[in-house]
Amino acid sequence: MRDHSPKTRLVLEDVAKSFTNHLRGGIHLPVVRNVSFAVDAGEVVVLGGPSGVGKSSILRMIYGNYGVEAGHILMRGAAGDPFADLATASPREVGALRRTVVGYVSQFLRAIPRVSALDVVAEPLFARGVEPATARESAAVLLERLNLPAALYDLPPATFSGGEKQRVNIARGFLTDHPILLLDEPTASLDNANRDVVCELIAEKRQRGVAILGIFHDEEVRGRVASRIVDVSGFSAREKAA
Ligand SMILES: Nc1ncnc2c1ncn2[C@@H]1O[C@H](COP(=O)(O)OP(=O)(O)OP(=O)(O)O)[C@@H](O)[C@H]1O
Repeated sequence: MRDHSPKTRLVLEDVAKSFTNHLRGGIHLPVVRNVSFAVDAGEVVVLGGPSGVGKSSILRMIYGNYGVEAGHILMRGAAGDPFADLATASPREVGALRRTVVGYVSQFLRAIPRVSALDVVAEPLFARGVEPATARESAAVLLERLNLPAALYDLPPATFSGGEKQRVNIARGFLTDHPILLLDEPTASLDNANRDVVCELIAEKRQRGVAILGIFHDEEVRGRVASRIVDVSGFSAREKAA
């Protein structure tokens, strides 16, 4: 392992990913290789590059949704902690890292039937043993900041609009205090007012020393939140068109 600053929370070392399509005669689709960068506490690193270059795949590997083909994904919650390598972690270790070290706001909310919006948001706090009334109160404060009408709190989000679902998803991801936070286009279906709220929430996390890695297609949002941009084109494993 290379040397890292005490502030470093997330390190990718020579990470590679390709997909094999077993339904189409085992076609091999290389996506990225030699992906190497680090994210420090208090930084917002934005993944850049054209559509299909592998930005979401990188986030999914870091969260353990996609297997890591080669290299290391090192993460730790605080300066003195040893790094855990997600690339070789067991499912149980991945579960523990997700509870305490790395949070993820995906593009789409996976709504659970019959569970109210308030409980969907509060659930990560329930899982940490926070008293239900206190967890729901914190969830309501965040939903109110995100302008979700109070009339919707007790309804399951399945029938909500795209922007309403996204705000429930953001509230769920931002409610906990994970030291590393992954954001996959959190502002994609939001209006200007709510985009501003998300930018503020990101700035607050950053101030508290969270290491943030995100994808933002919206140039304005990217300009407001990014402390650094990592261009994923530099790690593309595909042949360039002549
Ligand atoms: N589960 C999968 N199975 C097969 N191929 C996949 C899978 N996930 C991603 N890919 C392929 O990997 C490539 C990179 O996809 P990815 O979603 O990471 O790109 P991206 O840079 O995030 O794109 P966008 O900006 O359009 O969201 C694409 O060619 C995609 O088709």
